[in-house]
Amino acid sequence: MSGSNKIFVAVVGVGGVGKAFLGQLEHLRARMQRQNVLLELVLVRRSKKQYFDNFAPLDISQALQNLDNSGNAAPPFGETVDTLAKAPNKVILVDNTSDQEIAASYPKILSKGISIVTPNKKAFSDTYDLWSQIFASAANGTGGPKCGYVFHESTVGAGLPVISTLKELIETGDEVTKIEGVFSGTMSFLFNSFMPVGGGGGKFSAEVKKAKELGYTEPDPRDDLNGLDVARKLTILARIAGLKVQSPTSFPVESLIPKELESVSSGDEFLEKLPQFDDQMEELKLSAAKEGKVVRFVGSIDAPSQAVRVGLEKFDASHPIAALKGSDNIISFHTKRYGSNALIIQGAGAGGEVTAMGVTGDLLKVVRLLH
Ligand SMILES: NC(=O)C1=CN([C@@H]2O[C@H](COP(=O)(O)OP(=O)(O)OC[C@H]3O[C@@H](n4cnc5c(N)ncnc54)[C@H](OP(=O)(O)O)[C@@H]3O)[C@@H](O)[C@H]2O)C=CC1
Ligand SMILES: N[C@@H](CC=O)C(=O)O
Repeated sequence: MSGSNKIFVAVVGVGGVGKAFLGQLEHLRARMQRQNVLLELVLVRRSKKQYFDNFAPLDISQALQNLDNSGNAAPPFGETVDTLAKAPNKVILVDNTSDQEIAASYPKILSKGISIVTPNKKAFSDTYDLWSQIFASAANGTGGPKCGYVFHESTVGAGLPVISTLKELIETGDEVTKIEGVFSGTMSFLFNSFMPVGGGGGKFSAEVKKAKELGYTEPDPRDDLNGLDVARKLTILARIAGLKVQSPTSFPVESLIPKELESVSSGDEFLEKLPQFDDQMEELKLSAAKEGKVVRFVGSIDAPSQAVRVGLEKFDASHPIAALKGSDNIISFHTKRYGSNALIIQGAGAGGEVTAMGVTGDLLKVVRLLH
């Protein structure tokens, strides 16, 4: 196979999503090889370690073992980017971290011709300026053909086709008037299991621990419970819809972090102390039950008024949002074309495999663009 058919893949972050991605990459690699495209994994990195052997291809099934047993102390991330920029083939960087610093370097990475696929929301929901710089440095933005491509489907709704659908609605001339729904797999799981329709349910703090064990939460679950994760997703969707949202803290976001726990120093300490506040959540459940309702954590973007909001709302038991199961997200696009029957996307909104599917799908998009 000629060198021009070879694409290098560098994977940063090998937690829940990163591990699942490596499994899917192995499958995709075999498929692409039959189409005469060779995807070579050349670098794996986690927070403290990196494995890279001067662009020698790594056996994907052994990559994690290599990283942990033979990896070196991770050099500064900028150094890794400079090394990747000297690759003899096109490089796709897969950022499976939630690292802010890595996210902030996307414009530099893209301008060096390296493509990025990522579920990391930080870059796309930080300042509007960073958002603009990213797309000004991307070949699928205004950066020109020497720049890398960037795709981030899994930053909203995990593997659900939320971002691609919104883009297609807009690019085909539809007018989006409102986007609303449940945007967090963690929040969905918590409320569906702590406050199910029909009564019952577990203790709130115990469900938070379960959501973390199931790989639904952010690395620090406080980033889910304070509403910021949902606020980041709405910031991304609002920007795609053409709203100039400055940051995920520039609109009302309801936090579920008890006041007394706002200043605890770590996610672990937070989880340890959370059971002391289960009674507050029980009260919320009881007050909704008295009205024959359940509470769910939702978000909405109203395009004409540019109003974005994130927080708790009560729903009748018969409402589709009340009837969600597990980590399901439900996202409704109200548009001129779809009229009074919104376009609705529903399904698992968190978890390693489903999130990695969005990342792998994005990788495939870049591979097709590069060829
Ligand atoms: N889990 C989910 O359902 C979803 C997750 N996402 C997003 O996917 C991303 C990954 O999530 P998830 O896999 O659950 O998180 P994990 O905490 O399981 O994994 C994070 C990985 O990133 C690595 N990492 C952290 N900082 C750095 C750094 N500076 N340099 C290199 N590696 C680093 C960690 O290293 P180490 O192994 O050393 O700790 C770990 O391997 C996040 O941005 C998240 O928001 C998006 C949609 C759904
Ligand atoms: N923590 C997030 C993961 C996906 O974005 C969630 O629970 O939705």
